Amino acid sequence: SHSWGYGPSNGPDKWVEGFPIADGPRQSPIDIVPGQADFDSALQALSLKYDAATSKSIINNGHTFQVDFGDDSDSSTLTGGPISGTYRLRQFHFHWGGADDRGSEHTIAGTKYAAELHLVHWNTKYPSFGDAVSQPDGLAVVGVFLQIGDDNSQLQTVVDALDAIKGKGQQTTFENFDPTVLLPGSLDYWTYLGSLTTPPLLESVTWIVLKEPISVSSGQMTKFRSLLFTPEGDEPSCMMDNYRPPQPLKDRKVRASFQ
Ligand SMILES: NS(=O)(=O)c1c(F)cccc1F
Ligand SMILES: [Zn+2]
Repeated sequence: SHSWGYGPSNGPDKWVEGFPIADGPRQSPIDIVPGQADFDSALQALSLKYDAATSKSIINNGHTFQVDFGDDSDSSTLTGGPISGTYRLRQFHFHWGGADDRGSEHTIAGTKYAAELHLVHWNTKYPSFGDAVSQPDGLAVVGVFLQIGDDNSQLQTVVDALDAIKGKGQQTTFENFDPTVLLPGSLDYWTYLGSLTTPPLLESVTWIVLKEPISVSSGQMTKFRSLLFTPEGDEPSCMMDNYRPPQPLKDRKVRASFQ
């Protein structure tokens, strides 16, 4: 059975065949319409406290590239915001387009950004990420939009590591990286209850989407697109357009932490 991907025969419109929850009540991403979001004064400020020593490796998993973190202690955590308790940073990864006019998963009143960063955290009320990922309050993902502009010098260390993980399954060490440097100046956010945006599409994510984008240059995006969906040695397929389009809001409200 061919596995899921982003092509015409295995892409987002086909995922429901193997993962019926694709048509579920709390799927992600969504189109966020600022005028329809409710300001909630009870929403707390986000508290993101990361320890660079927890970054371990960077891997091409055939769908994206991700930086994995050691999560056997509360060294890198998310607290505050819409969540209660403590969530631990597990990994971050990106979604991007084949051109600068598309690539983000969430959209803002129909506007697509060139890419979207996801910082994935799991609820420490559960024993592990693997347990949390199937719970309705199991994960909290912080989404950050990447807008085409100046080179992002903070992102360059990540971009420079991509040459070593060109093919699916390749990984290399990636230590002493604090993802705080990838955050914008403002931590204003929208939040709603959703899902993983890739199979198994589990409805376990509290989404926290930052209003302020960070910059990325066109040249840096070109390097993202030089990665391969395929293993070295296979017919090469460039890694791009690895985003799921917005899904129906259904019976959900989006809240804003700002007015
Ligand atoms: N895209 S996403 O952030 O929803 C996501 C996760 F949270 C966890 C695993 C894979 C994945 F893709
Ligand atoms: Zn993602």
